[in-house]
Amino acid sequence: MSKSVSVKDLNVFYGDFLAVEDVSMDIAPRSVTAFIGPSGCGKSTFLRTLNRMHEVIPGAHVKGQVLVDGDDLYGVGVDPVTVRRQIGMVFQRPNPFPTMSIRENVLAGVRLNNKRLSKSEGAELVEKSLKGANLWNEVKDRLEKPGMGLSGGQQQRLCIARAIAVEPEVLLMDEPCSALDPISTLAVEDLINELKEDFTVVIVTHNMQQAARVSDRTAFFNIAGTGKPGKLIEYAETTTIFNNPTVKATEDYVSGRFG
Ligand SMILES: Nc1ncnc2c1ncn2[C@@H]1O[C@H](COP(=O)(O)OP(=O)(O)OP(=O)(O)O)[C@@H](O)[C@H]1O
Repeated sequence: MSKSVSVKDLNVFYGDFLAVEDVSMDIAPRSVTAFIGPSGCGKSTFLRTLNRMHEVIPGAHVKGQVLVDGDDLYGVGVDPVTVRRQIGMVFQRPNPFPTMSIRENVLAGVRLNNKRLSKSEGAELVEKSLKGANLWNEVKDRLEKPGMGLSGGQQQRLCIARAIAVEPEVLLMDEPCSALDPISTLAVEDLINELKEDFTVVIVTHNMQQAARVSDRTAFFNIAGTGKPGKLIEYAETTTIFNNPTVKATEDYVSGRFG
C-alpha cells in the first residue's frame, strides 16, 4: 500500500506565475515528511501537486514529474481523478459531510469510488478505519449520530478515518492541526506516528515543534520576496534540519529568527 514518491524538476504555476521552482525530492514509503517554511513559500501549493489537486484551479499547471513507485502522476493518459483516489488528503479545517452520520462519513470515500460493500464488510471497514484513526473507542456507541456532532479534534480524526478507509498509497495533510486545541493536536500527532506503519505521510505544518515531533525528514522551503517563486532550500533528516542544518536560512528559520 505505502509507496515512494519521487519528484523530479517540478515547477508549479498559477497561469504564468511560477509559484514553486524546480523541486526535486525523494520521499520514502512508510515515513513522515514535513514541509516547513514562511508563509507564501509554496508549501501547500507543492503539496497539492502530489495528488493533482493543484490543477482544479483554472490555469494552474506543473512542469516536471511526480513518480509514485516509478509511475508518473502526470504521464500521458493518467486520470487525475484516479490519482486523487489513490493519494488521500486531509485539510486544515475538519470537513465531515454535514448531513451524514459518523458511519456514513467513514464510508463516503469508498462509496464515491463506486465500491459495493456488504453490510458486514461496511461494518468491518468502519471499525478498522476508526480504530486506525484512534477514534473508535470515542464513537463506537454513536455511529449513527451526525459527524458534525463531534468535537473539532474528533472531526479531524473522522476525516482521517475517511481518508484511510480507501487505503490510499500516500496521505497528504495540509496543516491538519491548525484548527485544533492542544489535546486534540497531540491525539492527531500520535495518530500520524502510527499511520506511517501503513502509509507514506506528508504534512505541511507551521508548527516547528510539530515537525520535530512527528516527522522523519523535513523539507524547508523559502521565498526571496513577494512575486518570487518558492524554492526547496534544504531537505534532510528532521534531526539534521533542526540541530545541524547546512544552509544559514534554514538555521535562521528553525531558530525563529525569521518567518
Ligand atoms: N489560487 C491561487 N491563485 C494564484 N496564486 C496562488 C493561489 N494560491 C496560492 N497562490 C500563490 O502561490 C504562492 C504560494 O502559496 P501557498 O499558499 O502555496 O504558500 P504556503 O507556503 O502554503 O503559505 P501559507 O503558509 O501561508 O499557507 C503565493 O505567492 C500565493 O499567493
